[in-house]
Amino acid sequence: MNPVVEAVTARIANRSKRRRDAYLAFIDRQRDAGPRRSALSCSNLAHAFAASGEDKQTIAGAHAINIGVVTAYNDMLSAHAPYYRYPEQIKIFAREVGATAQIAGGAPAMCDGVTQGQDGMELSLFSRDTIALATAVGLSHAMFEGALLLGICDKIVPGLLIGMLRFGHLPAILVPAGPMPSGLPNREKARIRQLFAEGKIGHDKLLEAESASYHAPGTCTFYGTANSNQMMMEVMGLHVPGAAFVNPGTKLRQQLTRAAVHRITEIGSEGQDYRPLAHCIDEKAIVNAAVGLLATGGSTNHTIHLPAIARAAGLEIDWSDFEELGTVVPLLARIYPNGGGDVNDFQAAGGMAFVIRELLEAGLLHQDVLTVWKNDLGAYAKQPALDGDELVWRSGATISRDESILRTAQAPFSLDGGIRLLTGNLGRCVMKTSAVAPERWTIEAPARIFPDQDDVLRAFEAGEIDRDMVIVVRFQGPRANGMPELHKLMPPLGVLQDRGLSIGLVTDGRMSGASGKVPAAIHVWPEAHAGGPLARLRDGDVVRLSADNGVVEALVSEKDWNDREPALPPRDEQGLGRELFAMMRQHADEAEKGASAMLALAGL
Ligand SMILES: O=C(O)[C@H](O)[C@@H](O)[C@H](O)[C@H](O)COP(=O)(O)O
Ligand code: SF4
Repeated sequence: MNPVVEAVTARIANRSKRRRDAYLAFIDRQRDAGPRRSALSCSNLAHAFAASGEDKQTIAGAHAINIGVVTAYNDMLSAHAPYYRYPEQIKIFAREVGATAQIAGGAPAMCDGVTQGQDGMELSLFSRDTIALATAVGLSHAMFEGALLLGICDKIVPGLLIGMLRFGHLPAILVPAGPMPSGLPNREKARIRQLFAEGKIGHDKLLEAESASYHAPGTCTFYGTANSNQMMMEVMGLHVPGAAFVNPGTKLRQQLTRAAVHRITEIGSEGQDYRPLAHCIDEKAIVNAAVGLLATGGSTNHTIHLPAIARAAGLEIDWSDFEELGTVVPLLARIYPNGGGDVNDFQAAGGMAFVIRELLEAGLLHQDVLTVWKNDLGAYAKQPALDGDELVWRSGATISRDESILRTAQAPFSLDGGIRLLTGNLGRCVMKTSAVAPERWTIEAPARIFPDQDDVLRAFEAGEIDRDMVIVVRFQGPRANGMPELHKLMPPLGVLQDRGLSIGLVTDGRMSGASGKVPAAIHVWPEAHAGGPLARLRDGDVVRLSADNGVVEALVSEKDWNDREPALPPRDEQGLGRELFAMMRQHADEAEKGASAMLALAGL
């Protein structure tokens, strides 16, 4: 085992000991004496199975596991559209092994692609905690001895896990649906976007390209937060092995779903192989998730979500842990925006089986984690396939089938992972380096301050930012406006960068997992709205952001700095339901802890 991975794991375990012990004691109490189906009254039970038809007797008899399904189905998200028929399939697969399944509840799912650049994006981060709350509402019926979680996209998997961890005495398996087939290549999409940003093509041509890229049911094929979720579920052992990137509507996909249904019936507290989620997600699984993120150039959003997931399990991970792991975890995968290929190309090149085998052999992943499958993480270094109708697992590719996408730990794309911690007089933040050319890892230029991304786009169109510059977009933190992604800035800032300008971005907001090539210091905290230093910054201040040296600073004298009055926050926006989320804004804690009012007020 790599000594740095060991040390970070031990540090997390030590830092978390009091909280983790309290969590595990809570879980034992829930298992031994918590609410359960057998403690429900006759009327509770009658209500619970009134509509269960052929399953009524089995549920009433309580001799077999009743599986609670929490589904985030909607057909707004291409990624979640395939879940439409999953409930009926899951019930059938459950009956095959004498069990039953009920839809415990639904969870909302926002498509960040639909809200990107729109006001609705201000609800995106808080939708994660809303999903956690919805998960708890569904499972609070106390009718279930195990759970299947149907969710794929950005905030949905983190939200489902956070909610499920509060029922961590139960086993749970994440059930993905897979990526859409590849359409217009992502780089061609990005090129056409930049042409539109430069006014060289019209709206019709742009819409044609976008529709050719996002064209079918299934997860979008760039390596953003949704596909980073799938990667994390594999390295945490929370999927049926290899389920992450098998396309929807295939026989293999259906057999993987069937395997998840059958498996959940085997790992409950009544079975011989009890694998409660609380024991699956320990410090080793959390470190595995961070290692997987660094090794694949995953979404920066997980520097916010993974701390929140960890907290729900009594664990504390911070950005210094990511930073230190990053010094020994090599970059093994280049998937758009970090490279040219997409997740379908990644899967064809060897996929997660290849990555996990490489990282296990390099001693960078903990193999001895309690997975939801039949043994340890070694099972996830194999790729699922069909032998006739039977699901089998074959050893993954021993060499990459495409070295432009996948490389070995001995000959990686870069020796360290793609996420850096930056600190300085502007606060603490992260920068994703895997999609940024190394010569652009340090930017030092005069700042131009904006209160939101639309003003940046207007300044770009007016030709006001056509020079070396650090764009600062502040009052974008969780307490300001829900910490939206500012991904719409990528095409114009990419145009300026391609003109040879030195361009950087500093914000207390987020970027999309699909954001790429412009150096961006993001998630800055303390945020401007909470009196953070960004509020003191002025147009023209020289700002330095450097992934090389790990700094984000304003080159302003301490006296000048301290003499300044902080800028006032823009007013709270109403509409699109944003006013309903005031409670989350008012109590959200910092990005490095997960930006969660729900967890903060729960004392987690
Ligand atoms: O974190 C993410 O991965 C993003 O939120 C992603 O889910 C979102 O959909 C992007 O906006 C897609 O990229 P485009 O907006 O470039 O299509
Ligand atoms: S990956 Fe992003 S854009 Fe695609 S369906 Fe999921 S949330 Fe929407």
